[in-house]
Amino acid sequence: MLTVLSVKDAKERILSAVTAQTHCTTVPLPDATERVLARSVAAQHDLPTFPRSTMDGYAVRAKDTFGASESMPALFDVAGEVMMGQAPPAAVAAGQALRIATGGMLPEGSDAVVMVEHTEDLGGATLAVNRAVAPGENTIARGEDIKAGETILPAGHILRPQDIGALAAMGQVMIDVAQKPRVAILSTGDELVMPDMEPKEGQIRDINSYLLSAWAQRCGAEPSRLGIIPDTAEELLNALQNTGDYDCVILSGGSSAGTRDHTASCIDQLGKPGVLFHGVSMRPGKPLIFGVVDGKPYFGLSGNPTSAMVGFLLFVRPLLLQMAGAVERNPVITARAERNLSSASGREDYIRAALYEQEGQLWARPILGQANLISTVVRGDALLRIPQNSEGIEAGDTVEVMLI
Ligand SMILES: Nc1nc2c(c(=O)[nH]1)N[C@H]1C(S)=C(S)[C@@H](COP(=O)(O)OP(=O)(O)OC[C@H]3O[C@@H](n4cnc5c(N)ncnc54)[C@H](O)[C@@H]3O)O[C@H]1N2
Ligand code: MOO
Repeated sequence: MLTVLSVKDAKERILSAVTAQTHCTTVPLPDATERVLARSVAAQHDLPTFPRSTMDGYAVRAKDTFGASESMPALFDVAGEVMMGQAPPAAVAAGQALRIATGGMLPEGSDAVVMVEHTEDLGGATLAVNRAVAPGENTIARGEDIKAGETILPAGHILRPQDIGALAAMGQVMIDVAQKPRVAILSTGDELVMPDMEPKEGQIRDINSYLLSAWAQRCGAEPSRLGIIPDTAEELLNALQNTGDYDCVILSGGSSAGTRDHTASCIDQLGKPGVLFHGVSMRPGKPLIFGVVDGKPYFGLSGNPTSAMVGFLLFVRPLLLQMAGAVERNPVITARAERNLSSASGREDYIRAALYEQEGQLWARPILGQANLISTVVRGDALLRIPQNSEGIEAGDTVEVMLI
């Protein structure tokens, strides 16, 4: 029987039915990109560990430049040069300057850098400075970037390229990350053949297991495509019984109410509690099945590729992230709808849309087409959400969009 839930309720039931996996593994820093951090990382030292110049010029005591101007330059003795990657050769005393490059270590005694453009070399180690600098100007203080002991990245954070850079700066070369959830992906349907086959009349190539495993990879999971299962209950049950090594199972096709659709009954036959709900009031992807057997989640997504993808993004992705202990970063992005769109009240719609910018505004141009058409998501950049209680939107309305 089809018990239809709202998108919100369905997501809540899914997330509360499965507990997070806390297994952790240690990987070399370059392999940690897009992985979920298992433990928070605190800075073991200040960054930078020494004060640095941010300009090419001369390290000075700021107060020695006060009042300096083009017509009344301040004169300095150039007492040497700070070499890159080396400690300064000397401290800066009153009336002295040390030549320094961007990134060079600020000498003791100095607290500012005068840009070379604002100086004139008068020869004989004498320098004219024709602009005053304030204390701290053109420098970075020790610890200004990151302070020792500060939490740089919290547990559950999905590591982005910039995070990898920060970890490198801290000398963290081995990173504790959550183990990737292992996801079994199966396509069901007598009409399906592998992508490397030439389909005969009435046959089509399997899109979903490739589409879904690519998305699973993007969510930090480890997908395995277990192939195409014919539309018989025996073969489906047999295939499901062979998914013991996986943390999550995703099926597509065979989820609607048709007589040949066996997904729900096979999940129930696997064990308890079995199917928790069948159907979500949304379009596309309404005939979505979710079940749990011995703590392991099972999804039966619609066969239509776009519906399968929407079901994955709304329900499977948050669960996979939760299983890895990840904190989902889901900033709501809004855009203005280019045209009117109708929807049935009581149902949440996800319309494929192309985004473009016009006069500083983000606009969403709906891409209309059946959920079976893969081109709608290929040409689209986002899914435009029409909320459950809405009967549609009007051109110019601000709507939520999910980037795809
Ligand atoms: N009489 C009714 N018919 C249908 C209803 C309904 O309420 N009453 N719902 C429609 C909706 S909505 C959807 S969505 C589909 C759901 O169907 P299934 O999830 O059972 O999937 P299939 O029937 O197996 O396939 C639907 C469609 O997608 C193609 N497909 C399936 N798997 C793949 C794959 N791996 N790669 C590419 N394409 C795939 C399949 O060939 C069908 O064209 O039911 C509607 N019908
Ligand atoms: O609701 Mo079905 O999932 O695509 O058309």
